Amino acid sequence: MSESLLDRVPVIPVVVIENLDHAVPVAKALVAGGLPVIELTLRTPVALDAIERIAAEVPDILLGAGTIVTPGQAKQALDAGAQFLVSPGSTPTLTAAMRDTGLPHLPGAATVSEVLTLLEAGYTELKFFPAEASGGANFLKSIHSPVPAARFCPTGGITAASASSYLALPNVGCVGGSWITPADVLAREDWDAVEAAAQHVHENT
Ligand SMILES: O=C(O)C(=O)C[C@H](O)[C@H](O)COP(=O)(O)O
Repeated sequence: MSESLLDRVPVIPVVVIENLDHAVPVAKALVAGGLPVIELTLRTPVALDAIERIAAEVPDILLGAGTIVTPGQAKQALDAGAQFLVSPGSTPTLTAAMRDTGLPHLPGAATVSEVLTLLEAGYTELKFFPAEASGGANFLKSIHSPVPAARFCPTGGITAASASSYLALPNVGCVGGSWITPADVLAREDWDAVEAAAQHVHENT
């Protein structure tokens, strides 16, 4: 995949799957809504199996694994079929493990020093997490002049209403968020609502 991860879609849906049977319907609803990308978080026991199922049954979706917090998870996500990786923060061993997979990946940063450390390691595309709690759009606006080389996918606390203020910034390529697939919507298996939320993003960003 040569194209930048930040420039494919304006919003990356961040999805927490509790019930393995929800994985494929959620992925299909996102594709049907015109948002063919998913970041499946490795936060639940079924997450790797969910990635495997989506890889096998929804080939049209760009399939990522999120919440990569240990080096071993990078390889596990690769083996399950993930096509990109996202971590909420970064350590040298974590970024090395993600790089070893050969997959595109977004390492997380929340401070200027973390951003500079990742730039030194060769990264120019980063996740900014937790975005709202770490200063939000104002933080990104403030660091653009001193550190113009870094571009971001802010994630954490972003909503349908606040996404546009991030997307208007020159150093933001896309945002991530779970608002398209909230826990209550998944729990009641309302795939039409997921499709409608994806379509809303597709048509309004
Ligand atoms: O699990 C990860 O990989 C994370 O780094 C955190 C998630 O990206 C955010 O928790 C999503 O943020 P919300 O849209 O506020 O739910």
